[in-house]
Amino acid sequence: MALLSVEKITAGFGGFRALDDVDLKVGQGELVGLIGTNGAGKSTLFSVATGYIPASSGRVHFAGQDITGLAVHHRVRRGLARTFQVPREFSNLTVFDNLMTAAPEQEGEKLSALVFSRGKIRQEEERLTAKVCDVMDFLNLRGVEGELAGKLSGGQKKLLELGRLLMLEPKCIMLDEPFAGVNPVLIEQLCERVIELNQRGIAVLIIEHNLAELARIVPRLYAMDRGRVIAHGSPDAVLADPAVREAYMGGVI
Ligand SMILES: Nc1ncnc2c1ncn2[C@@H]1O[C@H](COP(=O)(O)OP(=O)(O)OP(=O)(O)O)[C@@H](O)[C@H]1O
Repeated sequence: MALLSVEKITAGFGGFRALDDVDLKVGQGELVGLIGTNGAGKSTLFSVATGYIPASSGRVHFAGQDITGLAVHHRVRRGLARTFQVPREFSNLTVFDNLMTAAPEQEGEKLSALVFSRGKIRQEEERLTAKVCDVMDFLNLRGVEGELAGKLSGGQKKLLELGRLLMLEPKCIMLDEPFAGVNPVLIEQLCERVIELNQRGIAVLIIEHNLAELARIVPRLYAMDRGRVIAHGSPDAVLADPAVREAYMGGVI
C-alpha cells in the first residue's frame, strides 16, 4: 500500500482548473521526482496534498487514512510535511532558533506548563537542543548556528528549510525545487542529504527543474503538463516519452 496516495484530485483558483483528475502515489520509503513545465500544477499538487489548498474533488490518503479534510498541522503531526520554492525561514531569528521553533510542540510554551515542574521543562529543552544539534550536524549548519537566517546564502536557506522539516520527524517530505538558486557544491551536499534521509526510511517527493540532477537520484518520476499527469515511470522512460518531450520545448529535451 502507498504511504501517500493522491487520487483523482481536481483543484483550482476561481474558474481556473490547476489540477485535473491527478493521481500520484509515493510508497513507504520511496524517492520520487515530479517534473513539469512552468504552471503545470506541481506546487498546487503539493499544496493540496499537504492541506494548504482544498481539492474540489478527489481524495488524499496518508498511511492508510483519509486525510482529505485535515488541516495542515494535523497532516504534519501524522508525518507529512513540505518545503516551499521560496524558503520560509524566520529571517530575524538565528539558525538555531529557527530549528528550535520548528519542533511540533514545546512543553514550555503550553499553558499546562504552569503546572509542570521546572525540571520537566528543562528536560524537554535539553531534548530539543540535542535534536537541533543532530539536525545541524547532519546538514552541516554548525558553523552558522548563531547567524540570522535572513543573512544565509540561498543554498544554506534551503538546508535550513530541510532542517526545519526534520525537526517534525516526518515520514514523508515533499521538497519544492530544493536545488533552485543553489550553487553546485551545495546542490551536491543537498542531494547526498536527501538520499541519506531516504535511506533512513523517509519517503521523499521532489519537484525539480534540474532534470539531470533529479534523474540521477530518483528511481521513479512523474511528469505533469497543464494540470494533468502525462507520464510516470523510470526517469529514462519518462524523459523519452513523446508527451513529455512535446510539453518541454516542443520535443527538444
Ligand atoms: N494562488 C493562485 N491564484 C491563481 N492562480 C494560481 C495560484 N497559484 C497557482 N496558480 C496557477 O495555477 C497553475 C499551476 O501553478 P503551479 O504553481 O502549481 O505550477 P508549477 O507546476 O508549480 O509551476 P512552476 O514550475 O512555475 O513553479 C498556474 O497556471 C498558476 O498561474
